[in-house]
Amino acid sequence: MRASMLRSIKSLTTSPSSHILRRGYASEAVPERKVTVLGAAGGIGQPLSLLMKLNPLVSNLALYDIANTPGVAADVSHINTRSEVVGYASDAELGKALEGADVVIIPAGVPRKPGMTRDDLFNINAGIVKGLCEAIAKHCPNALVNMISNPVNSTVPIAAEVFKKAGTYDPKRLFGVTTLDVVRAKTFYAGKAMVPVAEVNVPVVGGHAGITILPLFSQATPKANLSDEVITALTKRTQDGGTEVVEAKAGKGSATLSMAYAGAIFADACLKGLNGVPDVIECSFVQSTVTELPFFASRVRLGKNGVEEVLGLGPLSDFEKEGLEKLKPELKSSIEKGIKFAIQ
Ligand SMILES: NC(=O)c1ccc[n+]([C@@H]2O[C@H](COP(=O)([O-])OP(=O)(O)OC[C@H]3O[C@@H](n4cnc5c(N)ncnc54)[C@H](O)[C@@H]3O)[C@@H](O)[C@H]2O)c1
Ligand SMILES: O=C(O)C[C@H](O)C(=O)O
Repeated sequence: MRASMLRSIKSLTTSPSSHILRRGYASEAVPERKVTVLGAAGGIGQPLSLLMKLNPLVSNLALYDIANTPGVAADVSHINTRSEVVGYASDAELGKALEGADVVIIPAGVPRKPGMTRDDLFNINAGIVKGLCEAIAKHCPNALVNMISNPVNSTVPIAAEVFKKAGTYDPKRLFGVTTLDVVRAKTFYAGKAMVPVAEVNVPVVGGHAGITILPLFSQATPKANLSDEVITALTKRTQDGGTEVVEAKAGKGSATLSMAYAGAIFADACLKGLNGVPDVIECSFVQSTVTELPFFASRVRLGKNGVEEVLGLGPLSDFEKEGLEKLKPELKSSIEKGIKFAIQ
């Protein structure tokens, strides 16, 4: 979580007059915002719900899952921060969970086990995401949708097709969450460049699977003089970051805690954009004309309507240019697979 967010949370929760601050904060400075988490009782959903409960920009937190929601909602609801928490536990309650949502975060679906690719999750997760997006189109068509469920390279195109079919599609409001790739790239780069990790910025573009994840270390700041070998190794580690966690968890799932952190960063950026904070920029997998592919992750400026501007790639090294051309066939085929599934 960023320092400013932590500072706000600290002042809301530890000051002796925190109730006064909280009331003033809610009514004077910050608009009401409802955030809904779909899959809230899962490995990502639980810590993500915790982090959203700690976010002072949230006034209403709706936690939906098909299993174990009441316990998670009761637990999170006892935390003395601004938002009201309500749990929704069954299909029949999904509409209520979504009604009035400004931001919907979707970590619902199965995670990988060792030996699997993200695409191996398609058969189960495509159907889950389709159903949830149909409900979003019906109950909160104007919400910003943060898609975490894998394979993101396909689930985002699925969501777009569902929204098109319902007549609610607005490309400015649909985001594939690729923030974890950026979080990893920053951490790994700081370790090699010997710079303070909090100061590091690295754009990560393309998609969210294997070689489609393309970190642009040539644009990393603070600048460092890293050899080609180190850049190649850093790129590979970022691309394989998810697999590194899947293997370490040895059958017990994939990244949950670092993903919850990344999801909270991205949702916070969406809320700031909605609230009119200027110059909010994050990488995300969105509808794009940056390349010939219809969806592509790059830096995006967030605003009151979601995507305000999809930023270009900037100057690439020869190594990155090569990586960009290599990723296109795989990314194209994952996008097409999602579209085909949704329109059948
Ligand atoms: N975008 C990323 O960077 C990223 C990072 C990590 C994981 N993921 C993906 O996130 C997804 C979730 O991972 P996890 O570790 O939290 O899995 P998990 O199995 O721990 O949790 C998934 C939750 O989704 C719920 N669920 C299933 N179907 C549902 C439905 N129809 N409606 C509501 N909830 C439903 C389950 O009950 C469960 O609680 C996986 O697809 C994983 O691959 C993405
Ligand atoms: O690797 C996975 O399957 C989960 C996620 O996409 C990740 O990058 O950690």
